Amino acid sequence: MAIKIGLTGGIGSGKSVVSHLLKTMGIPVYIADDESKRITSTDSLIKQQLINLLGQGVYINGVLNKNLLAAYIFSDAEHAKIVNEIIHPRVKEDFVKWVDKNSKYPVVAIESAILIEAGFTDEVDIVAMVYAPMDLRLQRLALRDSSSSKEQILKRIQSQMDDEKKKALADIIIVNDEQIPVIPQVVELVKSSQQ
Ligand SMILES: CC(C)(COP(=O)(O)OP(=O)(O)OC[C@H]1O[C@@H](n2cnc3c(N)ncnc32)[C@H](O)[C@@H]1O)[C@@H](O)C(=O)NCCC(=O)NCCS
Ligand SMILES: Nc1ncnc2c1ncn2[C@@H]1O[C@H](COP(=O)(O)OP(=O)(O)OP(=O)(O)O)[C@@H](O)[C@H]1O
Repeated sequence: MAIKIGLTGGIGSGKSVVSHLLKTMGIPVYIADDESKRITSTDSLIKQQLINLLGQGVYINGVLNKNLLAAYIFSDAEHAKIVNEIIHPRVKEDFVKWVDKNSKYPVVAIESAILIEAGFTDEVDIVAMVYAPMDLRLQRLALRDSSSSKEQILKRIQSQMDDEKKKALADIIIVNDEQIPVIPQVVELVKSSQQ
């Protein structure tokens, strides 16, 4: 059975960068954002539940209306909870199957900003948090998500667990502050996961 690394960190912390490094080291990574979108677009029960909740407009010609779903989720913590309860159990099931398919690898990983909030901690052997200072995250997001307003970005940040709480629950912290080199920290993460 592969060792499972759970990679988390707030939006804009740099999880994708760390995932790319892990993949380069031959470690398969389950990108929860991508897989949850695939599942949300294909699972008929989820589709029906989202239509019941938000109306037919949540899919346009069968394609998930991301703006509508994002506006609903990030406007109210209770809304996020309702949608998460529809989507996350299916993502968890899918991840368990994916791990099984990748059992020949010594180490696999899952990347999710809300790994802890979504209850994936029990599915992994080690939780690694990517940390970056808030001002740097805001600068990065302003560049990466240039079509999102600062308010939209702040709402996503507010819907996620606070960094200090996340740090306390993580086994390893990878600092991605553009000062401390990231690659040696990722190498160390992989080494420690195998010990
Ligand atoms: C709302 C959606 C349509 C927005 O899509 P969009 O392409 O704009 O953003 P993307 O999926 O790339 O997410 C960007 C970041 O937003 C944050 N985010 C996404 N969903 C959530 C959530 N439910 N709670 C808190 N933060 C979230 C994460 O930091 C994520 O990395 C999409 O994020 C979604 O379907 N979310 C619900 C499913 C989910 O919880 N996915 C997260 C992994 S399981
Ligand atoms: N060390 C770094 N130096 C320069 N730019 C960086 C660094 N780390 C991340 N970035 C940039 O910051 C932006 C946000 O990083 P990234 O997409 O990896 O965040 P994330 O944690 O995966 O966010 P999300 O929660 O949305 O998935 C990206 O455009 C990325 O290229």
